[in-house]
Amino acid sequence: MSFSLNVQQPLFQQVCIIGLGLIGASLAQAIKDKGLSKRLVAVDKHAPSINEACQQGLLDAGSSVLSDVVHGSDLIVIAIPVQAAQAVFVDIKKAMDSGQLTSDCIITDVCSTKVNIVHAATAVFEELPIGFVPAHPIAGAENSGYHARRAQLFVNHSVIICELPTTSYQAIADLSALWEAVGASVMMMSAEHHDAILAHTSHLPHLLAFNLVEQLASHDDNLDMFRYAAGGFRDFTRIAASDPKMWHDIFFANKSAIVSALDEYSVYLQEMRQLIIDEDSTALMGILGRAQAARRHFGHMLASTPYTDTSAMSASYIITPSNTVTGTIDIPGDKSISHRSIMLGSLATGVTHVTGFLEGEDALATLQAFRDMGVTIEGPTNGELTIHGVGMNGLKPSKTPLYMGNSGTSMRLLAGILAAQSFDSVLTGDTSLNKRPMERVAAPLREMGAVIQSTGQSGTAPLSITGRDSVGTPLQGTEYDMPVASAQVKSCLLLAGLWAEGVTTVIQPEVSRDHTERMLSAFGYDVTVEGNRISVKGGGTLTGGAIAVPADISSAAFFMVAAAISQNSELTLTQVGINPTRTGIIDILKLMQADISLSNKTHVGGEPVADITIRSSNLKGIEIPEYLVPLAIDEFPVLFVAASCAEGRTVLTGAKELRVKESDRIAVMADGLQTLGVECTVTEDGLIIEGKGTASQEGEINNNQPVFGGGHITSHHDHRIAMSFAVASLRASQQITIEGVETVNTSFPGFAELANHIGMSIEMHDSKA
Ligand SMILES: O=C(O)C1=C[C@@H](OP(=O)(O)O)[C@@H](O)[C@H](O)C1
Ligand SMILES: C=C(OP(=O)(O)O)C(=O)O
Repeated sequence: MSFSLNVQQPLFQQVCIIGLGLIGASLAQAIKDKGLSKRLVAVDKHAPSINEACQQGLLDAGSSVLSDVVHGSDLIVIAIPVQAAQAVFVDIKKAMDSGQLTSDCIITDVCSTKVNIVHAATAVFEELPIGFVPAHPIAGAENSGYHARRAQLFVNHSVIICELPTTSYQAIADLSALWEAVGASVMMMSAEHHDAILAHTSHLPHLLAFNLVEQLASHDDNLDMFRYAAGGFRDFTRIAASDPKMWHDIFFANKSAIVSALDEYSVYLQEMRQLIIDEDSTALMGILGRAQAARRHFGHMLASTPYTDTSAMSASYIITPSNTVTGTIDIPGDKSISHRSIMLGSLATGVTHVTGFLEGEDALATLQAFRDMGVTIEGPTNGELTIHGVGMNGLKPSKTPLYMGNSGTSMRLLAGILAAQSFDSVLTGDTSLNKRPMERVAAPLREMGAVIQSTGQSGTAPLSITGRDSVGTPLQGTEYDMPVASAQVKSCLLLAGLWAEGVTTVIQPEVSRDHTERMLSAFGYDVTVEGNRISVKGGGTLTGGAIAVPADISSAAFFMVAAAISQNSELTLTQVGINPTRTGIIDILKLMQADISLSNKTHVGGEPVADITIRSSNLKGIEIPEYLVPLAIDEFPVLFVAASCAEGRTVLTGAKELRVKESDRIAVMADGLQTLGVECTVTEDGLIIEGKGTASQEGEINNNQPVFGGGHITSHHDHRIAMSFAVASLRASQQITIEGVETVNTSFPGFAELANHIGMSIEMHDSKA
């Protein structure tokens, strides 16, 4: 929410602020600056503050006695220490009884504890007034007093409003409007919940800060201690400069919640103490790593970045057309393999070192989930990770639902693993993931005896999984004939099969990516592959080791198409994974007569890799063979861009799966292509694209004519849509703007920088700025 000094319509006739300390005076200043009340009065025992506020024109009247100024107020804000509140309620009651105040006058406060405010009011009023609404702005500073006031103190801060059974709807609405007008966002919760939360998030940290400073100050050599105390001490204890009287009152006022927060803290502290004594490096790294990740993860969630709230999308690409790309580039690590390295590394015995890990949001969601289940994972640092495996039965229940962000692979593969664990779990995701079909894994898992519910609206997440301890029996092996060629469904069932009694066999209708099978073998687990029948026998173990993740061919695809459709271009993409279950993009581009060659073929971590060189090409429209669909499933958005630049029609069939990816990739791509002037027809299971490429003289590349116009495209929270239309700019006549490009980080952090490095012209804009 933005804050300006613009004067608004007054919301109140007269606001009376009791206490001109930091919060009271800041609120008074904000109300005055924004014209939110016709009159503003205040009560404070400190006469100089009242006099100065009146002289400066902040107040219309002020006094040390409530009855002098309160008459006619429709809002009273109590902004004094919590212990003094009861005496104020007595004065307010007198003013009501004498007719100075009406019975619906709003009475609120800004105190840091809420249950005792309710108790204080209850002790004074026989029946709580309908205008009584306890509230707490979560804003403050270590400076106190009238002179420290800042009208902007509440901007982008939260205010908790505690609704009581006696409070009128109008009082809540009017008070919320006031707080929102001064820049805050309002949340509702009960007084009890407020106190328990604040005990942990505010009162405990303040207590610890005071305590640490006291501890250092009481040392004989305290001068030296303070002289050499570096940034850590200063950062940690900044809040110990706060008002001691106020905190003294708060610690007593919220006594029971603070004592229980302190008890819990002592247990954690003792645990860390013991780990240091025992020199238990793995466990200590586990705690430190989890804490560091949690700190970042919470920041992420609270900032509502795409990892959580996709409605907060704000970044866009503004792309100026360019026509040539050249260079030799490294592409980030493979997403599918990165996910699996975390999963199998965590379940293995021993340590697994991963290199080339993709530090994109999807793979990081998997990593966070395993940290949440107690696995110690060091890194990632420059794509390197060290995973301290906990063994097949070492995962612990997560304290919170496991958050999978935008990642279908994380959710579906984890569903298989969690269905076999002893404990209950919940899997949830962002708005896009929570719309994607999950019964495709839940139903076959149920055939194995799993107790799993897709609790969303239509077979969708959140998934609630009951642990085997409650069910009482282990999973049973099964034979499952998959209706769709999905590597995620196959992998989910094979992973569940690791704990099942007997053999689990999955039969796939077409070949799909086989990274799970390969990596299980690399970890020493027997996997039987007979054509399209893949089986595992439950009860085995995994052994940790080294995993090198090759570059992701799905990310390389954007640059392969970029070079093919543009003029005078040549790109070499180094050491890209060319697992034959993933090379549909190469096969399809070759069928379209693209100039592609592979060199330096070798193996990385059990996966074949090669340098891929691709040059400007006169592409031809084709009918895409259906058997190639699962082998290029993620590459169709950018292949549609290639098809638009080809000579003649391209027809895709048998690709219904594209409708249930991060977006409906058939509909969304067709919309975008039409916006940019390409003719295409949507079919139930594919797309027909009328390519705009033109025939050329023998051997001549004719890629300098624009195919696309300019325009605005939205990503629909889908990374591959955003990157595909960025590639289209190489044949566009005008600027293309793509909204919602934060999502690119799910699979390809650094995409725009790399694209610019080879000659494209992408400017990143943050519309929040
Ligand atoms: O197993 C995997 O890592 C993936 C499988 C594919 O999904 P489906 O199995 O649903 O086709 C693919 O689209 C996804 O990006 C990654
Ligand atoms: C479909 C994709 O991923 P996921 O299913 O893991 O969200 C993708 O990356 O294109």
